[in-house]
Amino acid sequence: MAKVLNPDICVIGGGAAGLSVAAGAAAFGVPVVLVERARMGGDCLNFGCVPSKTLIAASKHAQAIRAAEEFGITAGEPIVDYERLQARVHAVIGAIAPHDSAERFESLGVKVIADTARFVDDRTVAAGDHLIRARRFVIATGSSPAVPAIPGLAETPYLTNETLFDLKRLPEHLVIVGAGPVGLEMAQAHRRLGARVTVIDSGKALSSGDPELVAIVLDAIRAEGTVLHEETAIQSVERHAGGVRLHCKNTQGRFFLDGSDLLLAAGRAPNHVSLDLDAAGIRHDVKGIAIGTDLRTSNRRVYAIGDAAGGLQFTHVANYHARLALQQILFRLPAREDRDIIPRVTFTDPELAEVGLGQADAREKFGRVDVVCWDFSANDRARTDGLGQGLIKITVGRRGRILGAAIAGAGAGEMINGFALAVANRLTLKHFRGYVAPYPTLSEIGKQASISYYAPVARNPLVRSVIGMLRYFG
Ligand SMILES: Cc1cc2nc3c(=O)[nH]c(=O)nc-3n(C[C@H](O)[C@H](O)[C@H](O)COP(=O)(O)OP(=O)(O)OC[C@H]3O[C@@H](n4cnc5c(N)ncnc54)[C@H](O)[C@@H]3O)c2cc1C
Ligand SMILES: NC(=O)c1ccc[n+]([C@@H]2O[C@H](COP(=O)([O-])OP(=O)(O)OC[C@H]3O[C@@H](n4cnc5c(N)ncnc54)[C@H](O)[C@@H]3O)[C@@H](O)[C@H]2O)c1
Repeated sequence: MAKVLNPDICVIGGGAAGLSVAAGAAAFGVPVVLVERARMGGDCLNFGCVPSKTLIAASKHAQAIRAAEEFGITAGEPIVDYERLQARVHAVIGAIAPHDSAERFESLGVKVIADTARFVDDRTVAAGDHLIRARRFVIATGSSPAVPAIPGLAETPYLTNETLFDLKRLPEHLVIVGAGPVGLEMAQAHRRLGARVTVIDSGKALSSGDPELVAIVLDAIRAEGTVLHEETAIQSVERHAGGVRLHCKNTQGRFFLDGSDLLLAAGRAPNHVSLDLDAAGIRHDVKGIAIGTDLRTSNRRVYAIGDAAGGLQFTHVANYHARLALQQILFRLPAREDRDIIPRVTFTDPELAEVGLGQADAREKFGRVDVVCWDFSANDRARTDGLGQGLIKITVGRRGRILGAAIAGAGAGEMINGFALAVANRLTLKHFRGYVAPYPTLSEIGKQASISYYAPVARNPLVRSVIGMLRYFG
């Protein structure tokens, strides 16, 4: 006989999105049930942000040893112990895991069920031997690595982000399908750790980014030895000599590529097949669940958030969605997703960070806009630290309003915070010009760009004559 539970909220999925909803609801003393079929913490903790950023951190150490020569320090080629490095990746995951664990959530007052959830009708979910009849449901089931329809792939061994961090040896030649954030972050990290790396993309690398800034990132990645084939179709894949062979085609003709290991980084597919959405009257198709800007599905009791919502796929988006859902569920206040305020960062070196509107989108929406640029080479901290190439571009609307910013360069992911705050709060370049930035920091780049926007004022004859007149007063 099934156990029937009647919480206010049933959350499906214990990743960043689901955990944020459950913790938020529990903090207000609202009864909440969380169903998670695999590992608490979801992708970000177990197979995404945390392991990838830990691996990137290790690869930066290796690169710093090589780059030490420039600073007058001779160190030689680093020796990488890949097994120890992966052990550290898992130790970092292990150190964060208690924060996301079932035990911690139970202690917060959340009922956690370790099973697969599926809808049985428009207001009931079944999970193991439980039936959950909640007033509201939140689908936070995340996404999985997309597997492209490449002939031969099903018979060829491949890695995804779910298996990459279990490798015990550094790939000799890692071939990566997809030059998005996952593909390029992992390409650069493995190259720096000593692997040969080739990346193939059917389109352009980091295609949603500003092309001028993307070029800065790609030049740096290529200069370190990663081979990148853009606009190249993979016609088939096969096992070959203990590794893989890819048959490719681009404008230069056909060629094949041999690698020791193949990594798929070709985008994400939302996880909603196991949910039996039809039973709950929730509209969906292969691309995902249909939702409005309020994150509600066609069944008004049910929200879809995080990667499962099918929009921008970041952990901070999962947390933002959780807040929007809770605002509606707990306080009955309207909430709308605003994608313009969401920062997007790719943690390559140099990093690529963007928020708000680029020039073309801003022109379409607001008519006349200005773009203010500032090069990293004009920043003292970039010079002292030998931080190479970088550029900031700020999209500016009427009266200096900051509509968006894009940065390629060291520390871009940290620097974009100030611009995310500016875009979300409709701040202007005057705010950036007016605050005092500590010297020498990379963040001064944003301030320097803002000052340059107002520089023509100094040449304005009217302003000059006012200054001249004021001289007469002593
Ligand atoms: C390699 C990689 C690196 C990344 N790096 C970053 C980064 O640096 N910064 C960033 O912001 N984002 C990053 N991301 C994206 C980020 O990981 C995701 O956007 C985020 O994890 C989404 O959280 P979520 O809660 O929506 O989904 P998930 O974390 O996928 O959680 C969904 C959970 O639902 C469970 N589930 C699914 N179906 C059911 C069911 N029927 N019943 C019960 N449980 C179910 C799953 O087991 C899973 O645990 C990265 C992604 C990858 C792949
Ligand atoms: N730093 C971060 O915050 C971070 C890091 C990693 C991932 N993520 C998130 O995870 C999501 C997934 O990232 P991703 O890089 O896997 O996906 P993506 O969709 O951004 O990029 C996938 C790339 O694969 C290419 N591709 C698809 N099919 C192909 C094929 N058959 N052959 C060759 N190329 C093919 C596409 O053209 C595209 O360039 C992103 O939306 C991103 O937001 C974020």
